[in-house]
Amino acid sequence: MAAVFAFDESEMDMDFGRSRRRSVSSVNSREDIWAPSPLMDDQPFAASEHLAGSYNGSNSIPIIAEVDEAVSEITDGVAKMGSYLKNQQFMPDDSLGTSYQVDISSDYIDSNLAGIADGIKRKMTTSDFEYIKVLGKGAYGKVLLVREKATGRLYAQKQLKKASMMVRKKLVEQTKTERAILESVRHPYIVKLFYALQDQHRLYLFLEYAQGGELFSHLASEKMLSEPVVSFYAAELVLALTHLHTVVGVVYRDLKPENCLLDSQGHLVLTDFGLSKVSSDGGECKTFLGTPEYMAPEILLGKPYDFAVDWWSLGALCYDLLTGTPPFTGNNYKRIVEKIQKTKLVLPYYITAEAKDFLTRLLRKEPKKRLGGNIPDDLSTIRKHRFFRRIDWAKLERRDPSVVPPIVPIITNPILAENFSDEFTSMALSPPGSGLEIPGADQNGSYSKDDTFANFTFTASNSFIENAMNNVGGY
Ligand SMILES: Nc1ncnc2c1ncn2[C@@H]1O[C@H](COP(=O)(O)OP(=O)(O)OP(=O)(O)O)[C@@H](O)[C@H]1O
Repeated sequence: MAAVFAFDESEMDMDFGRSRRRSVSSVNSREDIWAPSPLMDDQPFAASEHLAGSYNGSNSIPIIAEVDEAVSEITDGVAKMGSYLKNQQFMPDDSLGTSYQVDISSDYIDSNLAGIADGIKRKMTTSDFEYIKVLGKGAYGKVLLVREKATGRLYAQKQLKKASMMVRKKLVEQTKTERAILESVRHPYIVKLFYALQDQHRLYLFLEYAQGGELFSHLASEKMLSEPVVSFYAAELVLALTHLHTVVGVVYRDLKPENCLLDSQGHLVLTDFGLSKVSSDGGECKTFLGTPEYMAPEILLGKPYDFAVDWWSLGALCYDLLTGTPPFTGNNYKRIVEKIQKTKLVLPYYITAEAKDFLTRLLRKEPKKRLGGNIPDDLSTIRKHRFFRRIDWAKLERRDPSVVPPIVPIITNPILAENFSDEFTSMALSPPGSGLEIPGADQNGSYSKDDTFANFTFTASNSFIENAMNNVGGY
């Protein structure tokens, strides 16, 4: 095995009964994961990241982001949405090519000046936070539960190693783009970014702490979920995806149970916008860590794709939640890909006619025939589907307190992180050098002279953080 991934073997998949699935973009090249197939010959590998988009809206934060070459062939669907965005003046300026730019609006504080609302101007640094527990691990680093010393507020701090990212230049741009997407997205069912800091070795994203843990864990312990439960989380995902597609202009592309967290009340929090999804590009990797189980056939075929891929993934995710397994499985990547491309969908007898119809429409191999393949037209059809007959969309959309989620996490004390795997929460926060050190070398906030990560730093306004912490909007 000649693995050249930018993370340790020890950081790879762990066994939770259901094993976690890494995204396909964790793979170095198409050859790493595909045995030759006549169907796939000469097809470009399109496991690229999200289409760049822009967001404007009331907070006026346009993002001009790089569109990965591998998905530069934008299909009809995106073009259609593009014109929609253009009409709304949301369209990025294509002429800027690979540049990256975020305009900070009045809702955000320029640079990393925290406490400005209180008249105190100072730089936030990692030493403003204390480390409490490890919550989990991703491809490029760890996620820690941290507490802001001055306020006692809790955050999930995602750490990304700069060295891992520097191995591949494109990854740096992508990381910045992803950070910008997180910064601009404001939606009740999408994770919120509060701070982005850096020191010499790492980037740090301070995210909303999803106290309820992973939907993945609930699925793993229950094996499968009932239709009302699945339709509830699917509805919140419909709202999140609709926002990403129609307001932000982003194809999420990586929908799977592992990326669906729950907040303290049990509402869904869509997380992981691909920051830790791409491997270093050493070119020698023969190890496949990802799995395509939720990926649309057009992505796996290397075809240009659009927002419809997310609706396929929603279908695959709902199928998984309802039955305990994704719709197309196999012992290896090639087998799964073949099944996704060629095998007819088989629906178990015990799911309702409404669920069967919903899944069949989402899991159509031809994107144009897929429910969600024609947005924005399909969005109302999705909402009106009988699978969602119990959903009050207006209430769900405004996160009405009368809507009680079907899984209410048990939380006796948020700092105990009871809804996270012991595997992580019992880990000691080790001394420097052990790989899990508390950042200390650069606590004064000084960065390396290299300006690769210039403009990464970000601080949300105090009012936004406060509202979000109290669940009183700010979207
Ligand atoms: N905002 C958050 N709140 C609480 N826990 C989180 C949060 N974000 C991530 N985690 C925890 O940390 C784990 C790692 O998250 P991360 O987003 O880095 O990567 P991943 O999606 O699990 O892995 P990969 O990116 O390699 O697929 C998650 O599975 C989750 O348990």
